[in-house]
Amino acid sequence: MEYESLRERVWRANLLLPGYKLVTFTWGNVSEVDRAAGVFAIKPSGVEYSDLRPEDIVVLDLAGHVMAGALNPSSDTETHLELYNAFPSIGGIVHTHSSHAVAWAQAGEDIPCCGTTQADYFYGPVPCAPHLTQAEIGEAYEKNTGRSIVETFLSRGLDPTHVPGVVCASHGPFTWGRDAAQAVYHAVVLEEVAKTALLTRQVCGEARPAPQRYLDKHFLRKHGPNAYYGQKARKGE
Ligand SMILES: O=C(CO)[C@@H](O)[C@@H](O)COP(=O)(O)O
Repeated sequence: MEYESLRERVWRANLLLPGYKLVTFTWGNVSEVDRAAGVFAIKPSGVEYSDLRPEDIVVLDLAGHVMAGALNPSSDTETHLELYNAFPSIGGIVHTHSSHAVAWAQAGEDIPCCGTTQADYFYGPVPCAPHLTQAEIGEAYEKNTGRSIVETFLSRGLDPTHVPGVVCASHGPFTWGRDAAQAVYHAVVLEEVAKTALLTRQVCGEARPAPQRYLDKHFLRKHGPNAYYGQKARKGE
């Protein structure tokens, strides 16, 4: 099978979504890019996860032409493509309809960084990418979803390696990472922090952001120049 190892990795990553209860029925999709080969692989549209096989995974080039796979690629393919072409640091992308993240997307609101759980992975709020103007909607909706995400990050000066996800207004979350597996990990984190931010708002009437020093301590201990989080404990400590 052409692009076998890439399609296998993407197939395995897609199967994690129902396992983590991030998707219902056929909702959602995972992709991963092989920049050296100039292609990315993505879940086919509308296929039940229980029926999905590695050979069903569709491979496209970075201009969006199908290179391998007999089925139609995900209806979100244009969004994945926009992100791969705009942000070279992105290696894998996940889209889900996980309930709490969708609630913030449908509200059209950023998910504020209320505590250390989110600060460990997101250096601030999870931004909400707004609807695009009617003039922009003229093109394919999926292309505009990707463009709205890119323009949100560029206009707000956000680094996709520091903020590995977004909620798209009236739609749902997209997350990313160095590969498909890390993008799935971030999708789990995003759904969890979406839930706890919502609960925080229910407890005290607002989902107030944590102080900046919490973000600096928690995010930079994992991602900063002197990152130390997750190191094996030194002998004798
Ligand atoms: O958001 C939607 C539909 O509202 C899609 O992302 C979701 O159904 C997944 O579609 P695909 O099966 O990947 O084409």
